[in-house]
Amino acid sequence: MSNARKLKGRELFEKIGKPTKIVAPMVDQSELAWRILSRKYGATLAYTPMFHAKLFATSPKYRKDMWCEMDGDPNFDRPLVVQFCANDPEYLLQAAKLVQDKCDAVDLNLGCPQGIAKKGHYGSFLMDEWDLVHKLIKNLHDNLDIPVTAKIRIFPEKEKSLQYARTVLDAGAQFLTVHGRLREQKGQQSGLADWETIKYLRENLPSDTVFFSNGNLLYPNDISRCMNQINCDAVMSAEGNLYNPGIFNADDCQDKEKVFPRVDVICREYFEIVKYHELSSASRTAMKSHLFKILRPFLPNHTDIRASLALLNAKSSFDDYENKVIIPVENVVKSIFQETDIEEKDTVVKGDVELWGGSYYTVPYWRCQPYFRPVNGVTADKRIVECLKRKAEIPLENVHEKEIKV
Ligand SMILES: Cc1cc2nc3c(=O)[nH]c(=O)nc-3n(C[C@H](O)[C@H](O)[C@H](O)COP(=O)(O)O)c2cc1C
Repeated sequence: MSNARKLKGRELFEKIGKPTKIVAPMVDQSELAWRILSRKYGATLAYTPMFHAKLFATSPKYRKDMWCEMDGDPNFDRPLVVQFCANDPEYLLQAAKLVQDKCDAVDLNLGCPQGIAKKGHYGSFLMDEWDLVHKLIKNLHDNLDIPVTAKIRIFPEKEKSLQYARTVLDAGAQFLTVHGRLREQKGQQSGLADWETIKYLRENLPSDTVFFSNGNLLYPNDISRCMNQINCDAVMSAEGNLYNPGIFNADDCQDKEKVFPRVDVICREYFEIVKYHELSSASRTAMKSHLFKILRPFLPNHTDIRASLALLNAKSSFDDYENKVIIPVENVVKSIFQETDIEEKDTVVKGDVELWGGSYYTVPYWRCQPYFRPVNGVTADKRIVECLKRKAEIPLENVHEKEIKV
């Protein structure tokens, strides 16, 4: 197909329904079953996990583990962007051609900061090789039937981040996702995403750029806060979505069943989706990890179920998952809801507006909710305050106690 007939970013964005809420690419976590569940709860676009382009192009076994004929099905898995990591333009093109009929665009991962990406020479480790980045994208832009897109991290310098984003767009990327963290911000050092730099890029790139913002979404109403602040076309969520698929239900912020759904309901719905899409071995493999995340607030209160889940693995039968985890969770929550004071207990309390512009919520442990990852032993809420303190150059001890409580 010639480039003249290929959809440009804005046309593609409109064709797929102008999605504003995107499930991020997540290795072993944004597979078919999870995308189906997330769409049910309000996601309007989803990315596959990152696939290794060379392995995808050359190893039938790898491909079978990652991708099945149900992936990208027009009836239940679109719109869909398939993401690859790569450092060789030809392997990337070969891999992309294998999926171009089953998705709406192919994305290049330029953000992965893990050791494996350093060793494999891909992801954020291409941030120092702009020529190669350009070639990888351009080759897809010139030779693939469908558009190419890219997901980047930022540099410490705003101006350099802007030049980098321009390189990516000049090469032919039709959507640009900006994850507002540096390459060094990973694991314990993740810290906060920098919305200011994301906004700077948005303001200084051509106004018709289809631009997605990624990072710092904890609650559904952070979505509108982010869209208003950055003026992006859409927001992308990874961890927020994993711990609470209800995060995308931003239009129903008043309905706690949608915004903070019950863990028993989500576990059952998700489990039935995995069972129904048995062909997807990626979905099967990811199930244990998803259940641990959905149940994160719940399991410390029911350690017997935690122990049972810990003993299961990808080869355990569906019956085992159902009898040892899904049904016991349902039974516990059912008995909680038979308590006489349940109405009082089952309330979600919104905290005051914090320094960072949003509020924390107190959510009962039987409902899905965000997880605040500790950084060097400090939880995210305190981290936010510390970060703001540094910016404002006022001593931490002056921070009011209420401001650092979840
Ligand atoms: C479990 C997990 C797997 C991830 N895998 C990928 C991936 O395959 N490709 C990618 O570009 N980013 C990946 N990321 C990064 C996310 O897409 C996202 O950029 C990052 O988590 C920041 O978003 P968040 O603040 O909403 O979590 C992953 C993140 C998580 C938590």
